[in-house]
Amino acid sequence: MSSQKENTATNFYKEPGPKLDKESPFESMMERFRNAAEILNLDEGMFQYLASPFKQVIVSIPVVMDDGRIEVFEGYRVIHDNVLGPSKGGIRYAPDVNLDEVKALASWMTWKCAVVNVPFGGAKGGVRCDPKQLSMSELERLTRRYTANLLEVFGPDRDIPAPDMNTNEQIMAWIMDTYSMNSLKTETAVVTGKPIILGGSQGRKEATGRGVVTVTLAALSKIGLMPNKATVVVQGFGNVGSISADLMYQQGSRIIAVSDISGGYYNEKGLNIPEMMDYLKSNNNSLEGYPHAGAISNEDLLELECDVLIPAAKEDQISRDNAPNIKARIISEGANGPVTANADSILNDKGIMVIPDILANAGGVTVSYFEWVQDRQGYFWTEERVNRRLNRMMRSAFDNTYAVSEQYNITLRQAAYVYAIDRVATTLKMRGIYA
Ligand SMILES: NC(=O)C1=CN([C@@H]2O[C@H](COP(=O)(O)OP(=O)(O)OC[C@H]3O[C@@H](n4cnc5c(N)ncnc54)[C@H](OP(=O)(O)O)[C@@H]3O)[C@@H](O)[C@H]2O)C=CC1
Ligand SMILES: O=C(O)CCC(=O)C(=O)O
Repeated sequence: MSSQKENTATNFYKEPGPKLDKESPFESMMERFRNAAEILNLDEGMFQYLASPFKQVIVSIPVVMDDGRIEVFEGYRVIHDNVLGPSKGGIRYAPDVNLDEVKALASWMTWKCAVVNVPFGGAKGGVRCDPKQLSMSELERLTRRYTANLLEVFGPDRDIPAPDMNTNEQIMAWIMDTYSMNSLKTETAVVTGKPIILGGSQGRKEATGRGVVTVTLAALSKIGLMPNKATVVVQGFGNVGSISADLMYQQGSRIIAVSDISGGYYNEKGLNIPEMMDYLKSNNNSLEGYPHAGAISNEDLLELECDVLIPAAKEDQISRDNAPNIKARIISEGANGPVTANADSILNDKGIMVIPDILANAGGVTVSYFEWVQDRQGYFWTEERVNRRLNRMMRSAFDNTYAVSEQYNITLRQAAYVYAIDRVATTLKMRGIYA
């Protein structure tokens, strides 16, 4: 790596520049990428190569609805890069998902895999739909058609999807089955996050939250605070948020607020997270009506005084508008892109330690890598082995990032990008694609 002092930045890093008034996730990603490229003194060709996604596919997905109508949905799969290995990344179903968002998420996957040293490139997919309005059979037809339209993109050695927002084990099972039907053999390794009975890994469901907690504990020890003395706020109570909250609760932390789309739930004395998880299951996956907490809006929840804030819902939750009001000491980004680039310096000036998404939520892809390895070997590990290896890899990724941040005197986010981009660029040069 070259040092910041040697940097002879030219203005191509600055082009076209973020539109700071209203940032899109892709602009936020690019702003951080430019900044790290400048620190690394990356040359222009390499910069352009790594800035542009390798492949962007848009598919049209006709689905016969239960009432006989045909509805056509739009789906995306963006492969940002496959330098370190086959591309990897989740699929999200949401009414507002779009190509710009999927491009940002795909790039983040590239940097994330490099930060935790797993041999994958980055990809992401999405289908523009409201899964809450679809029946199970409509969801299955949509998923199978989306997969069929991407048969030439997916593959255990090419591009391997996984769950993300509003997708789950069942959807991964349908993807695996559709791909296998078309390959005339069972291909478990084409997708991760599958049910365990179909070749899924022990611990994958909990892996992202577990990874969030591993790096949060490492950060707490850096500021000299015991987990059982820490107060925690979690935005989002889905896969990542609920597991993060539960594991911090098990560490003895006081979880003072959590939220889902129905709103925020607050109790200064501490919420009973296991009870809330049971409530969620019994209440159609919603916290709505949970009786043992006061109400708080999702906006106010982010601004609560606490030691650890875990945004685990969606992008762009902390921007320059509310960043000045954030009072957490540590932000551990369970979600992808919850903080916009124009909030970074505000949070840094306030002395808040931000553990960036590409590090904090990398536990999911790490155990996805374990799942892919197990599927290819046909030999399955115990949960204890999965969790032990996950903790080791997350801890080592945190320590590497922390060391780079000290070496360059930069934030953890800048350090994670510098580490990741340097790794991908060095691999690219060695492969010679760049020659
Ligand atoms: N699953 C994984 O392995 C990984 C996920 N991530 C990222 O983590 C984030 C969450 O993903 P995941 O947990 O899988 O998704 P889920 O769909 O399981 O959960 C999302 C949660 O966020 C809530 N939510 C949605 N919008 C809002 C809002 N405006 N305010 C408050 N809460 C909201 C949802 O509420 P409701 O259920 O009521 O709609 C739900 O509780 C995403 O950014 C994803 O990309 C990152 C790495 C891996
Ligand atoms: O598990 C994976 O392969 C990817 C998970 C994911 O989409 C993410 O980390 O954002």
